[in-house]
Amino acid sequence: MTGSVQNASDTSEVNAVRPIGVAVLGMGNVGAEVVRIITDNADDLRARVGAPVEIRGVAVRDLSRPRKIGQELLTDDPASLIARDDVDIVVELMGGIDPARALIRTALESGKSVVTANKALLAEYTGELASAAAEAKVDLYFEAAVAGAIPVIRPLMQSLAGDTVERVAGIVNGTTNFILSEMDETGADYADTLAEAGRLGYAEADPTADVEGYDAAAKAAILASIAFHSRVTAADVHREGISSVTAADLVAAKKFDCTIKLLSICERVRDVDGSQRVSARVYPALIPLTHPLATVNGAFNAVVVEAENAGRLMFYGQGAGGSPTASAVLGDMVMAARNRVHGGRGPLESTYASLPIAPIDDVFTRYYISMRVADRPGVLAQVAGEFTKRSVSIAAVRQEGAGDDARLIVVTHRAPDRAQSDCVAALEDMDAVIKVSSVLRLEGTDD
Ligand SMILES: NC(=O)c1ccc[n+]([C@@H]2O[C@H](COP(=O)([O-])OP(=O)(O)OC[C@H]3O[C@@H](n4cnc5c(N)ncnc54)[C@H](O)[C@@H]3O)[C@@H](O)[C@H]2O)c1
Ligand SMILES: N[C@@H](CCO)C(=O)O
Ligand code: NA
Repeated sequence: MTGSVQNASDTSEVNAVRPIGVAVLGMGNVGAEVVRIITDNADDLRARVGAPVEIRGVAVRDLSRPRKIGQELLTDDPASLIARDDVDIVVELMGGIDPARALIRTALESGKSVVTANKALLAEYTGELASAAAEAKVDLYFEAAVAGAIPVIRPLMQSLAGDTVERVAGIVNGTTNFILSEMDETGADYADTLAEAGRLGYAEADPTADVEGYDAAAKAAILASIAFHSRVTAADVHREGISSVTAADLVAAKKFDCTIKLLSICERVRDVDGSQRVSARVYPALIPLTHPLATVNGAFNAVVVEAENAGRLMFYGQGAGGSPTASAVLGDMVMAARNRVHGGRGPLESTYASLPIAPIDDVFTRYYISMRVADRPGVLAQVAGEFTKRSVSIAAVRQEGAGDDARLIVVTHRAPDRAQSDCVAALEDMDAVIKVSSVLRLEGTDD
């Protein structure tokens, strides 16, 4: 036989190889698809791995529910399943911190490789889990945890391992992108669009993690850790959700040739003294309609990576959903299985740079501020004065309406976020400003 991948029908050699045993924990949206693909694609997987891939068991909560897998493979005892000698790879798809954390640790410590899509867990405990994997010389893979099917973890960890990543910015939450796209397209308000997202199955029963930016922040922590070889956890990520974005904000954004997206931004901050820090932040921001992320609509995700030598790279596709996420899980599972058959290991966690976190106050941002003001001479000068005092330069001012409905919209140039938020606080205290109705950042511009 020539070549490293055998023909699926040429099984004489691989039959002699010990099968790779897989335990799947959780059979929900993603787990059910993973089980389906392993079952349907058994011949191809065997040829690609170099050994048969066999499901040893699937841990579920409710044994009585009908499932598309033999009842004999189901168990409600995940700990006993992963302890089996014939399990080589544990695929964790139950989500949440407990008991997933302990089960994954135990699996790694007993020499099993682990594949997980659990971003909430990884954003807190990658350090602990990666150490356990390194100690036991096994693999810990998690491509599905960020942007579902879209390859972003592996490109950052492997393809760009020789480059210097400056920035990773993207739309990594499908639910919120669907909501903002719908609001933009239909003019509907936030509450109605959220309800629609629930009806279509995008938003969860409790949509807090999505709409308040926790999910996007967990993904930002994972991306920033890898991109900047530093440990970044969810608590290090500045987070603002989309629940205060209004239909009027989207209409106003259009007047500036912009749209609004919930962005996860991971940036290498280069300070004037030559030192470096990491900024990881999530917030809804205006971006120009000409920016590549502006065209990412519906439940789609996209990630733009900027690296010193590679330049700008963009990754786009389905960031959520059972089969797209299962595709990424399967990719990881095949890698882990190949390593068990042929030897070798995936890359270890790399945190050698240990860059400190730059608080949001220090990060240079641009602001878009919309306010209702008294319609009388001198107000514009007074408002502008608050920006001048704090060395924040104004890029554009637009006045709309008149009388009781007089509104000012100010867009600033780049300045430390603290100076920008101090300007907003000062505007809120001004007699001439009736109400600061909207404050958003502006991203994706060069100035
Ligand atoms: N659905 C997506 O689009 C998507 C995308 C990327 C990552 N993820 C991640 O993948 C994981 C799974 O997501 P999902 O959408 O399939 O969730 P889900 O809620 O549909 O499935 C989880 C399943 O695990 C089961 N489970 C939970 N605790 C268990 C336990 N102790 N023992 C046995 N079974 C248990 C639940 O009963 C449920 O059926 C999560 O970590 C999620 O964040 C999901
Ligand atoms: N709730 C997440 C699932 C994918 O991680 C989303 O809407 O993107
Ligand atoms: Na991915």
